[in-house]
Amino acid sequence: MAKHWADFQYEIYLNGMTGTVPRLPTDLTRLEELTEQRLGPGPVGYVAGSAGDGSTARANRAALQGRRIVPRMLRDVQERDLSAEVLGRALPAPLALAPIGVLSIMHPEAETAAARAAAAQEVPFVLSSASSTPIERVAEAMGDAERWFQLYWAKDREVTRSFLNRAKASGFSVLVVTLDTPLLAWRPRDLDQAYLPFLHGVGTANYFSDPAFQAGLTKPVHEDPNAAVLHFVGMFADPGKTWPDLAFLRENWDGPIVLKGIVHPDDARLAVDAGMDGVVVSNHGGRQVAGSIAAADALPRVAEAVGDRLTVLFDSGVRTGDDVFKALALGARAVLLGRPYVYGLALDGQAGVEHVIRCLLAEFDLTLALSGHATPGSLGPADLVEQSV
Ligand SMILES: Cc1cc2nc3c(=O)[nH]c(=O)nc-3n(C[C@H](O)[C@H](O)[C@H](O)COP(=O)(O)O)c2cc1C
Ligand SMILES: CCCCCCC(=O)C(=O)O
Repeated sequence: MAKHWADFQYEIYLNGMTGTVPRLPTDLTRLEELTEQRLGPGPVGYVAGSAGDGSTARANRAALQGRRIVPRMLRDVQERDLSAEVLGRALPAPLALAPIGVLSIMHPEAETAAARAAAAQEVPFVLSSASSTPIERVAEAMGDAERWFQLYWAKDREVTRSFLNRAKASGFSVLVVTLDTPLLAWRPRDLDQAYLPFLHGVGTANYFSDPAFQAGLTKPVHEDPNAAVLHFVGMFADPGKTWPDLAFLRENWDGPIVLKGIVHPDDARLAVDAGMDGVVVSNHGGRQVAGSIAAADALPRVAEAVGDRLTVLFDSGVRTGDDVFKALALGARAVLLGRPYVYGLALDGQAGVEHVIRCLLAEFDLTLALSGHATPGSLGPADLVEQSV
């Protein structure tokens, strides 16, 4: 299975014989700066920005960088296999693309391009409720490739039920329920520019195309778009929800359900009690709680609390192959990649997203091999030490 990524390593090195350089950098941490130069301040601020003074996003990176790999030698890493079983699915690598809303502000082909890239690289695509492309069109673009649906759990039950039915009918197999965004956080880069695409009906495609949503409007969306936007704002999320409400989702979704935004071990235990299948240890890339615990610091505590009872996924701060290695060693089964793929999309559409996935996994494969591992399954806490950066 690792052959795919090893082929890419050869290809990219052998390009040196003809002096062909890649269209985008292979150090994915450089993509944010390039995107800043390419796109307007509104969209870039929205994607790169975080809550408060940005300290949570910085802490996410510091927590990963502060853990250092301790490589082992002479362990036969000639044949490697990156595949992982995640939530009953056999994945070629322990990676999925995180749900990211409103991708049309980054590229005109938006979610369709990102979803095609994920399908081409055999990585699950997690479609956001707040996408700029409706569920059905994204599904059409993906053939029978693995796709998961991220739910923003609306106040209106019928809208939620309708989203779940549409996602099921369109072949989305895993439900990712984001719990850390019952309200939008204090995000100074957006506030200072008065930039929020949803207020202009961008990123609302699933809502505006939904029969249950439309039933709550007095006029069709095209006749009174501002009323539709205000209806969306009023029902997008529900800060009044509590743990017993999860029963409604369990009743209305047959496949695995994963709770995204879990950083406390007790919340992970509550997820077990509620009959959930997994959690994503995530602080939303530092976009919600300013001053929050770094996601990588939360990960080992959550993993230890749930053991084998839940599948633990991870996001927030993953930028490099060694970050993937570290997240798995800290207890994650797989990672979700966020901002880097969005920058790839902004810079080169579908090809840019594919470049990002290939670089990340090629680098992960090399990190694994050079550290003495042939499979992700053999990683554990003993492969890391903590060291301040
Ligand atoms: C521009 C942007 C939009 C996002 N939209 C969503 C969303 O619609 N649903 C969701 O669950 N998470 C959303 N997230 C959070 C990501 O799923 C993920 O948790 C985060 O990007 C991880 O942090 P990182 O990108 O710094 O690695 C968004 C993140 C960004 C940067
Ligand atoms: C009012 C709609 C907010 C959508 C939030 C999308 C997201 O998760 C993020 O920006 O982060």
